[in-house]
Amino acid sequence: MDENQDGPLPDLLSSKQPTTDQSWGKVGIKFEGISLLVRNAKGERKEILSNLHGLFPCGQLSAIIGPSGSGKSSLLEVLAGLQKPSKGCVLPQGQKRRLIAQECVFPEVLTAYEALTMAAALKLDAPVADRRVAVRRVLRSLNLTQCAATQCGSLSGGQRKRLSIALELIDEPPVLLLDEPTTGLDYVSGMRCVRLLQDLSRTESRTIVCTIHQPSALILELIDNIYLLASGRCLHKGSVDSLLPKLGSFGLSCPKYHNPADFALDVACGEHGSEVVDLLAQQQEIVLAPADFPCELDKKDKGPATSFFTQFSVLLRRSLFVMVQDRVLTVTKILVHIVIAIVLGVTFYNFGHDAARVFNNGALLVCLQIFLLFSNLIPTVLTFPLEKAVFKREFSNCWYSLEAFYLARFVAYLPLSTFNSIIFTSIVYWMTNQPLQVDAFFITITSAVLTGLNAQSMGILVGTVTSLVNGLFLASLSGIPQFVFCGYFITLSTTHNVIKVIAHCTSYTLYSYHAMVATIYGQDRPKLHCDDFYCYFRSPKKFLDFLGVTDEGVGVDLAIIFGFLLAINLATYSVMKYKYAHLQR
Ligand SMILES: Nc1ncnc2c1ncn2[C@@H]1O[C@H](COP(=O)(O)OP(=O)(O)OP(=O)(O)O)[C@@H](O)[C@H]1O
Repeated sequence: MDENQDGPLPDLLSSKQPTTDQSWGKVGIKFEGISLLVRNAKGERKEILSNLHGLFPCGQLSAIIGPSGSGKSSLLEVLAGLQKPSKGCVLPQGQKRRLIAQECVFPEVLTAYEALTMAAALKLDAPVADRRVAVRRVLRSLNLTQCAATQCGSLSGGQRKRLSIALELIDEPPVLLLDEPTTGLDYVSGMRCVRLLQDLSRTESRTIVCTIHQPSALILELIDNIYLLASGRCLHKGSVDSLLPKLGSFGLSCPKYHNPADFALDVACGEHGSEVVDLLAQQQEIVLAPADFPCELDKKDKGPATSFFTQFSVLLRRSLFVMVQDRVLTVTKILVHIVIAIVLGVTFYNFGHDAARVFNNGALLVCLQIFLLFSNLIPTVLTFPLEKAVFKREFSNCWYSLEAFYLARFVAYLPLSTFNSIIFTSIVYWMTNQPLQVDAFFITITSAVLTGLNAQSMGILVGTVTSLVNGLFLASLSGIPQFVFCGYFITLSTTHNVIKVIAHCTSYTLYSYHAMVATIYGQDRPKLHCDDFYCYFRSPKKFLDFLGVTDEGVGVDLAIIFGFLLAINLATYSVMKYKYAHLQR
């Protein structure tokens, strides 16, 4: 496409290095007539970007500047394809554009080298040797070689910024969009970061666009083009050198020794009058006739570069690796299961075969359910927000599909949860002297494992729909029906039908508890040992009758708990699919 022949945009950014047809074809980003409408909390429509046009040439560093709330991040998100503009389009379509958000989130226990190696495996459909070369190249070009062996959680602010750029550079996207790359950095680190961006744009003819809140005079010298925004309208676009002459032509002269960027921001804030802001904005607005406006909304880029299987296996390896590296959390989880099992074992020692302790033994099985519920639910609610933040960054930049992430996450956490449930239940089972029959033991363990997996899945659902604080509250609430309706406190056969329906539809512990009680006290178990003069529940069948449980439907109970597991995971996957649809490209 020849930009010079493109009539509707006479005021394209002038460039220090002229943009050739060839380079525009390769990279460069152009947008026409971009408007963005949002609805506020009251449902009122508000235009936050208004009829914006521009072009950021390749091989140059461009900055979007403007006062807080002027629409810089929103424009960047539109350019990245994460927000669909209400009007207008971004060209060329289907182009790989990567957005680096302000916040740098990584799996904290991975080293910079490991994070890059995993990124390379996910993003490059290439042999291992080539991927290693790519990793070394970005480590060198972003000056990260010294800290390659440092865990992400221990990197400095500047190193984290550079790592987040390196992670996106590994598959060499032609356009890199950065939201406030200097925020949180000291003056020198901020300068280094912008100089690095300038180098990257120069050496590999890449289009680099960043938002910068308040560039210092020295940072401004490193920038080629400025796009000045005020309340969603463009006041100036062009080379940095053209900024002051442009403002001067409107009678606005920058005081001597004043940073031009600060002066431009003063103007954009309306410090020199709102009329001049309107005049500047009107001059930038180009009214396009429909015939001049043939482009469709930006098409999605091609999606992840690697196959589903590669994405799944790399993500699985990464999750398992993170789990192994995060020894404190993993070992603590295992130890907590063992310690609590021993405490329960000591407290309910030998109750399993004692006819006088049948009620207490029933309560033990409730404790078992509730412990497995919360030991799986709460850690997931606490740890999932970081996983979610990493997922959002990587998913929005087309590293992998939601399906690959979801499946890998589920499979990765399966062994630890299963192991913990088995070890916990086995200790309790043995110490409390439950029947030594293979099928009773096997069914109790299976129910326990399924309860744990259901709780963990519920934790992801809660973590997906809400924040950490609300999630903890919601997770505790979600535990209430599991506790109340587990079948020990209320005999459901004698309750109102509505309660019955609610209990059966919400409580997987009801089925898990049923399966455990039925297998422990059913199957024609002989009379229990009784030390007292009289034990009402000497015959185990009596206890089952009392609870309204039969020992015939154990298989159905297990199948229903499994059904719950599928349903919760399907619901979580659907919520994620809907919630993150706008991030998918
Ligand atoms: N979903 C939304 N609903 C309502 N208003 C919104 C929504 N998203 C953004 N806005 C508003 O749009 C304006 C532009 O927001 P944006 O985050 O793009 O500004 P910004 O220039 O990046 O600000 P800052 O420099 O402070 O980060 C702000 O006034 C913001 O409140």
